[in-house]
Amino acid sequence: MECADYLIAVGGSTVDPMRWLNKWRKAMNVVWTCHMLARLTVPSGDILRSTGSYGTIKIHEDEANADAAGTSKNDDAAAVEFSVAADDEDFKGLVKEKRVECFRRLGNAARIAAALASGAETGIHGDEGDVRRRREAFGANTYPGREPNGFLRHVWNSLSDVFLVVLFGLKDGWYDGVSTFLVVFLGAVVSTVSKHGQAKLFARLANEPDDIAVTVVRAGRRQEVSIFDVVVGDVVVLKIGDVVPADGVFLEGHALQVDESRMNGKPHPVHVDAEKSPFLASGVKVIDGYGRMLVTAVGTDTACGEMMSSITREKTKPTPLPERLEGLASSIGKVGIAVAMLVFAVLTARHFTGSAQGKPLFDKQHVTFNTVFSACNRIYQQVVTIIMVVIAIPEGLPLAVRLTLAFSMKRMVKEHALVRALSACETMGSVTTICTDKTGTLTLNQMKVTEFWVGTDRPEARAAVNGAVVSLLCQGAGLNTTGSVYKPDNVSPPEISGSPTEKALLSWAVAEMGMDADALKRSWKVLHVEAFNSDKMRSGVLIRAANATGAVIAHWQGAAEIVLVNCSAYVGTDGAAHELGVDQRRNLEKVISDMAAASLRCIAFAYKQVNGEHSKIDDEGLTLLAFISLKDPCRPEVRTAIEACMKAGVAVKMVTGDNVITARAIAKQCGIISDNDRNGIVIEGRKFRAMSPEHQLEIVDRIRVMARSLPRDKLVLVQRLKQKGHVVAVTGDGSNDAPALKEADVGLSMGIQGTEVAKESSDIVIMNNFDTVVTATLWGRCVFNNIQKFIQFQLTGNVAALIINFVSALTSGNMPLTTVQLLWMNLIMDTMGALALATDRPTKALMRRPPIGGTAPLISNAMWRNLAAQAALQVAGMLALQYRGRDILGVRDEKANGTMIFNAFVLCQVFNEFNAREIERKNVSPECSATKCPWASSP
Ligand SMILES: Nc1ncnc2c1ncn2[C@@H]1O[C@H](COP(=O)(O)OP(=O)(O)OP(=O)(O)O)[C@@H](O)[C@H]1O
Ligand SMILES: [Ca+2]
Repeated sequence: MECADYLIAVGGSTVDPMRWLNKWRKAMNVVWTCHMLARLTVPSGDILRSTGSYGTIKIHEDEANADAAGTSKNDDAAAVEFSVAADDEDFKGLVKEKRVECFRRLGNAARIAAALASGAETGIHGDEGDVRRRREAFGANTYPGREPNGFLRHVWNSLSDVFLVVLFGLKDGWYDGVSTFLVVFLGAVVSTVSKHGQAKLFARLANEPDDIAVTVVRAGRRQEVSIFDVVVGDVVVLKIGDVVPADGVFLEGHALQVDESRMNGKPHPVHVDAEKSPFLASGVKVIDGYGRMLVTAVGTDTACGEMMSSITREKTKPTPLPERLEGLASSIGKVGIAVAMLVFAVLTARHFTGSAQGKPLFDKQHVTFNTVFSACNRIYQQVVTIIMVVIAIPEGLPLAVRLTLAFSMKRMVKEHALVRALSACETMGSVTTICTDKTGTLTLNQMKVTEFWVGTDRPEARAAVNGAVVSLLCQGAGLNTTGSVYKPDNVSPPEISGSPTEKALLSWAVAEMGMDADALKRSWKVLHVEAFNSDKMRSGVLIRAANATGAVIAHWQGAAEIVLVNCSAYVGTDGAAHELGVDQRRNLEKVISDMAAASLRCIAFAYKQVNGEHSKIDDEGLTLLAFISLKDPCRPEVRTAIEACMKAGVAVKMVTGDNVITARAIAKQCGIISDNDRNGIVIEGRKFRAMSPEHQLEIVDRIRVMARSLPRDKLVLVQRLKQKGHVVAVTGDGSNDAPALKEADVGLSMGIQGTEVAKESSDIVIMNNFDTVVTATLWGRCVFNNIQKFIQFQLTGNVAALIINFVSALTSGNMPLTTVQLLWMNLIMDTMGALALATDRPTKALMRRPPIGGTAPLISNAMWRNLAAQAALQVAGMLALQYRGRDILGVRDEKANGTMIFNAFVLCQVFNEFNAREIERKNVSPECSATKCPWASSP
């Protein structure tokens, strides 16, 4: 509205309806300013941070299926009788409340199993009807989840903004009001739909990693079922790294220890046994030993279920981007206030000195309240316009960040990277170092026995080895293990389960050594077990013969050089024991290192005849039985993926529990070390551990491979790297990787073969292969890049608008771009513009430049350059139209000229958007975008 009309309106007759309109207008200005000022003081990061809170637990379809199946319930209802009433409160709280008296009353775990129509050895029958009846009686192993915010809620959130803006728009009449409403409505729709879509996406993602495979025994056979299919009465097999899937009691096992810290905060591991503490609560982690448990409660009846249905599992790692955007927003705000104050001062001075538009705004002879007031109001309006232009920049950022994060996350999921923590999408882009373990991540974790050595001989077949040695080997392989061999009948091949290493050893023992697992179990009783873990790198067992001799033997198996240290003798193929002198030891070490150099993993078997039963498994003065080498091929895609990482300036380090020679051989195969890398070092965990923290810091950058590392070494390595300012990603699959995965900026676990503990400690679960780590990096970089594009786009447009209005306000007292026009433009920029830039795909160039790290400025030099050049051009153009519009276009009308300027300015923003797509390059047509395996073909 023109200044002259305004003055007439304010100074006109007392009954003029315009007066009312003016009052209305003033009120709205106040409301709007307050709204904007509130925005200024509330950092936009708060809005950003709250975007990920949708972690919930899934309601499994089975519940619905169970209901549907309820009609046929009566057909075979009599098939299983439970002697425990399903609604027995005492029984329900057995594990949850650790009811020892109830446990005693019911007898022992085996009696409870019988009451639940299950068996300690054979488990439940497990056919469809059986499982269904159990689910009907005791419930399913699912938790109701918290629904994400509904659609209407998002609509309401967006509407509060719309409301204010529309009211402000109405001041210039219905025409402007309606058009403003349309724009705002459009903006609200885009924002609502995107928010709702993301909420649904996050909810789905938060649920997906919950589906865990659990090993149960049903009808005597070990099998894997989904955690949601576990029912009361199931016998669950537990080993290191597993998470207890439901509440239950201990059936049998050895040295079983669990970590209950997640449930009750107790930091110490808890020993589980049949007498003193037989209870296993769902959600606790197995940290040592192995065993079997009987499930007594599932789903919401469990301790964990109760907790789960009341809380969300959101991971609240602070993310760097929103924090930095907050910084940007507040600096922009400061600039805005400074400019606004300057405008205020200059305009006030002009009005009082009377130089505005050649005539004084208020006549000194006729100073009335109205004239003063209208002058003030005008100054105020212009100041508000300035502030608005400035504030509009950070206003658009939250939506842009949300959009681009959700977009990248969706793409990552499509490329088989399940994102568990939203922040990981973004952090992945700044990663400077990746620490990866070897087995299962770089290699396939499909082990196969390739060599078999007895002493320094390599026998061709079993026949060439003395029978006593063979039977000792079978004892070691078959009893010193958490795996099992199940023979359905005499014709079909045995089903072998266990960790990949154990599976390979058991298959080999059955096929090559003629091991009969059932006969072994009958003729030997296991007295003590020391289960394998990554700290000790070996496992031991103490067994006693069931026959009259009652012989007691200790068996050890594990990393070859570690077992060899405790040996004082070795057997030859003829079965005779030889003393292990210095020379012989050297020869045996040579056998190990030769195998390792061929990138094989070497396992040693040793035993000792023991006199009488001991409470500990003797591990001194062992006799070496054999070496067995396992081949674990490299994943085929690893080499190109690692090359791509290096090209992208991301260092890759291998940290493994394996032998240093094997590790070096595999690292060479994967391209982690090369012949011309003079700077890199291969170090053993033992040496690294012995160094002072300062020394560790000194060499940490040069480490390429760390072998024979303990879980703690992996953790310390990550800590040191972080201290050096690296942004560290860790990839791993085993429970030995869990501490490092947690410590890392981004933890990536291998989905298919990884342990539950590893998955739980990670931010991203890789569902296929190592390639995906590179893809995740690419999409992570894309997030930052797209935000930068959006910032450049927004800043350019708004800085130009600011300068145009500022200059003309100072020179002529007029602002060519009005508040409503700018509002329009910013709404389009914030929604449509943001949508376009936020969903821009990454280009190959992203993987050819070094990582940005966590420290690079949000606005790069290239962005300043683009901004300055473009804004200068726009300002020059608009000011030319403003002052020379009549000459250039022949427009006579002042108002028409204003519209021309606005149109021209909008057109400039279209070019601005295109320019923003390529920040670094001068050619704005984007390079071909990278979608699938972009690194494979990059020059
Ligand atoms: N079940 C097992 N029984 C006996 N020894 C084993 C068993 N599994 C692994 N080992 C030995 O212990 C060593 C360490 O194993 P660990 O699981 O800690 O690491 P890894 O799987 O070899 O390596 P990474 O850390 O790269 O996954 C192995 O190199 C192997 O020699
Ligand atoms: Ca591993």
